[in-house]
Amino acid sequence: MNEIKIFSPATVANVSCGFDVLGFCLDTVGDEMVIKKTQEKGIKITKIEGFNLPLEVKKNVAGVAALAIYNDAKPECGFEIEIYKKIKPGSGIGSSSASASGVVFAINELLGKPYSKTQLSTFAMKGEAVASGSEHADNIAPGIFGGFTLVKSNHPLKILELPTPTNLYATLIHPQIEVKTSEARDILPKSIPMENAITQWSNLGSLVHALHTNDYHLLGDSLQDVIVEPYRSKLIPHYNDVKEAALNNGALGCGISGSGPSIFSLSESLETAKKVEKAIQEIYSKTEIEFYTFTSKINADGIKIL
Ligand SMILES: Nc1ncnc2c1ncn2[C@@H]1O[C@H](COP(=O)(O)OP(=O)(O)O)[C@@H](O)[C@H]1O
Ligand SMILES: N[C@@H](CCOP(=O)(O)O)C(=O)O
Repeated sequence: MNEIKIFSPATVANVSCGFDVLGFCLDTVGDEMVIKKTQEKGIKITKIEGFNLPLEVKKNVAGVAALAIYNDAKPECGFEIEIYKKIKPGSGIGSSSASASGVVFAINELLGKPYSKTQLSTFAMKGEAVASGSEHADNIAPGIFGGFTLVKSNHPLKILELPTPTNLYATLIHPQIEVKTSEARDILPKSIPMENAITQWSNLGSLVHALHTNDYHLLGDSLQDVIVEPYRSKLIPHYNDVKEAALNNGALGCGISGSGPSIFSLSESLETAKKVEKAIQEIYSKTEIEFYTFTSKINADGIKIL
């Protein structure tokens, strides 16, 4: 195989109480990428459609991730990358991660799959650092592994695959403003009150237990964030109104998707998810802010070959 086309899905990181460790994969929105083997060695980005992103390899998340796997594998070929971007950069649904994860997945396929999913994640994290200034795996892991994942440790990287809730629906609203992950990280406190830490890890543990016991109401009750949300919600217009509308219309829980500005909610039926989607749309419809919404099941498979 000398060429491959893939779908690299959007992802929701943090999931309220799991800053930098929890994440889940979506299936409705994602980027497409085409990776081709070349006789000429090295990495080239030959086409980017959708959003204005750098073609320069070392300035593009996909290019840096591709260089990471390429320099480790030292193949007798090179690779050309085409990115057909659907996930708006700075969206909070893993735009940078979709590029980084997708390209390492594709190169691994073209090399005959010599690397594990964990090894691929370490290469992709190098790309994430271009976007956010740090090598976090909470978007990358669900993209590469699929489903719900928890990053147990970064050094060495250890990713836990949590049970994937098959009958939950994620509804997202993306106000069309950009919140760069790097900026949304800079505003966070360097230390936190012990009381808040206890509440946060209590919710994280409860959420993991809820996934293992299919207790979706406990899962919803665990979607609380007393550490990051108080700072980042200020970057998202009408955040509290959207959250209230989602919960009042039957959502199990609601929170900031990744570093924002996207907001996610989880519902246990498509009917409820659509009711939530309608209610949160009405919040922004009363403003000048452009937005889009979508509902997605949790994608158990992650990146797909097209
Ligand atoms: N291939 C790429 N895909 C997405 N963003 C990229 C890419 N290459 C570089 N970037 C930069 O990374 C930032 C987007 O990453 P990030 O802020 O994490 O957005 P998101 O929250 O959607 O992941 C933007 O500044 C964008 O210019
Ligand atoms: N843990 C990261 C997650 C960033 O997610 P993204 O979808 O906004 O890239 C953070 O919160 O900084």
